[in-house]
Amino acid sequence: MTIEPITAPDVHPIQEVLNQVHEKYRSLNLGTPATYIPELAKTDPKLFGICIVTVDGEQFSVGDAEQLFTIQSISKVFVHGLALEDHGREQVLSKVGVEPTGDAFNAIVLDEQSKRPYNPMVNAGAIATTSLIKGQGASERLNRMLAMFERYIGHESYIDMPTFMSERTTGFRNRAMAYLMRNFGMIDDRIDESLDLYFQQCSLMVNCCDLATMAATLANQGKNPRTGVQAVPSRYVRDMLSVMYMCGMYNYSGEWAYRVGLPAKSGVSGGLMVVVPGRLGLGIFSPPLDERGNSVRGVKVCEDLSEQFGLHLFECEERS
Ligand SMILES: NC(=O)CC[C@H](N)C(=O)O
Repeated sequence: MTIEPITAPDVHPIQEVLNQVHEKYRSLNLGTPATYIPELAKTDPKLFGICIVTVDGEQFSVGDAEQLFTIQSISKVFVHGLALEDHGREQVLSKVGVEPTGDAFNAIVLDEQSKRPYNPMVNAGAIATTSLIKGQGASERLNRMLAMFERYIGHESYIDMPTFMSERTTGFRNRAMAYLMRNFGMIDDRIDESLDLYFQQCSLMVNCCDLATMAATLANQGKNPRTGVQAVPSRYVRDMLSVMYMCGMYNYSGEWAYRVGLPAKSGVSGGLMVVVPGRLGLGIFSPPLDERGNSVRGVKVCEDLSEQFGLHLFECEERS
């Protein structure tokens, strides 16, 4: 009888990298989960998942990759896409600017001259793009929004009622911004309906593999690489990615662009989504946030991966 030597099964190089970074940052215990939305304060700070989906549709994950959480601000990217699809580039630009702000995501501030919110990635701008979603009444608009998310995710998702109600009853700042924008004609009269839609989009449940698939769809010119469905017309992907690149990480966006050099969007529940155009999408979930509202482990993992693999968009190969 011959005994076969026991050899480790081949681990895909991407899987190996994910395992390594997960192990490296798992014990990093900095930051705290958001508490201003009562429902978010209940999350477990130890949860940590990472997922990569390539433009060929391959998926790799590590840690709590199945854990569901509310998408929060990451939804803003996709609703911006829907507003572009519904109204076109110039019409959207007339209501929401594309200038980065050095202010916090929930700052009550509009552009002094144009009275537009600064960009679609801060709360005021996101409420304005949400108000642009077409449809007859609240349920048609909500259904159009959910159908849009389903194209990116590749399956149905649902809205977490406790989080939605939590935001709906405590989101006075967002309500104040909406009324201010109504005053300047930046949003229409459906103020409460649009605010509900905004709170609902933020409460959509995803896991980090859903985020990676959504990011991979943007990396793949708007076509979901796992289902083959065109989630958004490809001509709008560049608009979505440029705004993400300049404004996606709140008031850390400049330093993020400088250090990591990739379009990304974070959310207060601890999600982070990164697009490597033409190559892959990355989704991370880790609830503890830094003082600007970005996931501490999420930022570390991305800085590490970008450096290790030269992912920065402006990285130049050394000429030999
Ligand atoms: N940064 C975020 O994720 C903010 C979204 C959150 N729902 C809010 O409106 O405050």
